This record gives sequence, C-alpha cells and structure tokens, in this order.
Amino acid sequence: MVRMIQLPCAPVRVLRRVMRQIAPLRWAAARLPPASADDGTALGLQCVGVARGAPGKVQAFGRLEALMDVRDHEGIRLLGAPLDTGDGRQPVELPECHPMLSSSLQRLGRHLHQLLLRHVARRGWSLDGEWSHELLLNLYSQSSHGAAPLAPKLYVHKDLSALTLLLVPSHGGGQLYVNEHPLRFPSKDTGALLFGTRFSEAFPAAPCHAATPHRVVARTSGSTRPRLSVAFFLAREKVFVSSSAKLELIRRLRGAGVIGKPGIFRSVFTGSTVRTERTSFRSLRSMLDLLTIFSATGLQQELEAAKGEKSLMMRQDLEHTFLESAADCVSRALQVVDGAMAQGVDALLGSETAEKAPTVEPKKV
Ligand SMILES: O=C(O)CCC(=O)C(=O)O
Ligand SMILES: [Fe+2]
Repeated sequence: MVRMIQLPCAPVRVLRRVMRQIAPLRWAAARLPPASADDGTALGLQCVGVARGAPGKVQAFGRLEALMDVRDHEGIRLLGAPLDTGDGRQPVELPECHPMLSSSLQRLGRHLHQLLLRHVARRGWSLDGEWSHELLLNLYSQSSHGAAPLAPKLYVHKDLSALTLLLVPSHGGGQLYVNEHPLRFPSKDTGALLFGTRFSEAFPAAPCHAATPHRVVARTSGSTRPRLSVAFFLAREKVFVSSSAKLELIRRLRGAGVIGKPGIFRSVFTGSTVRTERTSFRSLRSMLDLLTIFSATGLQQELEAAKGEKSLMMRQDLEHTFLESAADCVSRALQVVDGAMAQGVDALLGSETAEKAPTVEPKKV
C-alpha cells in the first residue's frame, strides 16, 4: 500500500529551487543515451547526508563526462569535474559541485529526513539508531536505445532503504507503476511513501511491511519536458550503533566473561598468567565502531560494489542472490566477532596484548 504525503511549505520551496537549479542539466541529460535498455536514466545526482550536523556528500553516476561542463545562467559549472573518472555505474564524488546547488540538495535532504521521522513518530514507530539518507535526482534520457521503446523507463525494483519518498516522478512524462498499478499524484508537492527492504531493520518495533516493487514505464507519446524524478531514501547506512545494540553487546561481553561488573574489565593474557584490568573507554568505543562498520558500511558498500549498483535500487530478479550473499556476509562477520569475543577484547581490538587483530574478508559476489 502506498501512502501519499503532502509536503509542507519549507521543503516545497527548496524543492522548487533545486528544480530551477538543475534545469540546464535536465535538458542536457535528455539528449544523451539512456544507461541501458531497461534503465532510461542518463544521470543520477545524489546527496548522501544525515538529519543534522555534518554536511552531505554530493555525488553522481551515469553520463558525467558529458555533463560536467553544463553551466548555470552565470556561466558557473553545475557539477564540475568528479573526484575520479568512475565507470558510470558507481557514484563518484563531485567536489566542484556548484555551492548553491550543493547547499540546496543538502537542505532538501535534511528537510525530508525530518519530515519522515515526524511522519513515522506519529504512527508510534521509532528509528533504531541513527541512519543516513540519500536524496537522488533521476535525470532521464529522451533518446531511444536501439530497438527498445523510448526512454524513460526503469526496471522493476525495490529500494534498499527503510522508506522512500518519491517526489515529482511523472514530471515530464512517463509513469510510475507500483505493484504493476499506475500511481496518480494529486499535485507536484505530493510525495509517495514506499516501503524499502531495510524497513524492519530500521524500525524493528513497527509491524512488518514488505518492500514495495515499482518501476517507471516509458511514455507512449512525446512530452515537451524531459522526465525528472526526486527520490528520497531514508535509512541508507547506519551511522551509530543504536543504544539497544550497545546494551546487547555489553550483555554478550559480560556473558562471555570479557567484561565484568560494576566497571568494565578485560582479561589480559601475559604468558601463562591472566590478570584483570580496567578496559579503557576508548577500547570499548573502538569495538562499537568496529561493529558499526560490520553492520553497516562495510557490508552494505561491499554488496553494492560487488553488484555494481549505482543507487539504492535492487532489481527484483537479483534479489535472491543478493539476500543469499547478505546472509553469508553477516554470518561470516558475526563468526569473526564471536570468535574474537571468545578470546577476549584484545583479540577484537588488536592492542599490544593481542597478537593480531582479526580481519573480515568480505565475499565478492
Ligand atoms: O523515477 C521514478 O519515478 C522512480 C525512481 C525510483 O524508483 C528510484 O530512484 O528508486
Ligand atoms: Fe525506486
């Protein structure tokens, strides 16, 4: 089931500004060939950030080399040169992105992040820990791809997020199909809220919701304006270990005899003797960071890189392989953590008393 959300004034204003700022890019992208026969985008412009604080990172994938010289009305380049050349599939950072465009993207991302948090809070759901978001602007091509029907179109997929807010998707032609039914947007300021594959992970206390399959269907008749869609993905990567995960970890460490009560202690093995000393707060924190890396960044990035995914999308036909690899990676990471826990904190952290810190070799798929 798809829920429609009306945007408040502040994000609408920023959204309109973003649409104006990217107009030259939108037209230039429309003249380029689509990414493939079943993916009609020419450029994906992303801003990955958090709810507040740290600035977001602007990056892009697709036909960047052809678009990096596109300028605004004052002649200033909008995207500028990417940090590295990339292969068109993996997003590359845009350190030269126009400062005004970059700040509007960050602001829009933060507005939508807060909006969704408020929306779910009203339903009594709360996010487990802190997660980053991804704001994605899909700029579609208007040229045909071989014998394939006219772009824009997009393969059927589910989003690798907890929740996705889709804005202005049909702006400029094409239609969004959800569960194979066309979706109607009452206004340009209405967003469609879809469930993503990480919903239960991010909202463990909420009732279960299956991810929503959707796709973009190419238009049949010509449209004057090139298609653009704005997708906001909540819950991209876990930013910190949640407090419940921290408590669970401490419980497990106590259970394994690695730390004691009331302070935090560790067993230090020196030759044949074992002595107990206070664990420094720093060590515990690095261990929590390590777990964060296992549970979020490393695993997620590895899987995305291995599949060559450009964004938070998962083709339905690849889902089975993806889930198998994810389960495999998680169980391998947990084995390493469990093994290290059995040997003591030092083995996990690699301090002077430990011979060698364990490393996780993520599986390539
Ligand atoms: O362009 C659209 O309408 C949908 C885009 C989408 O599904 C996505 O970016 O994940
Ligand atoms: Fe999507």
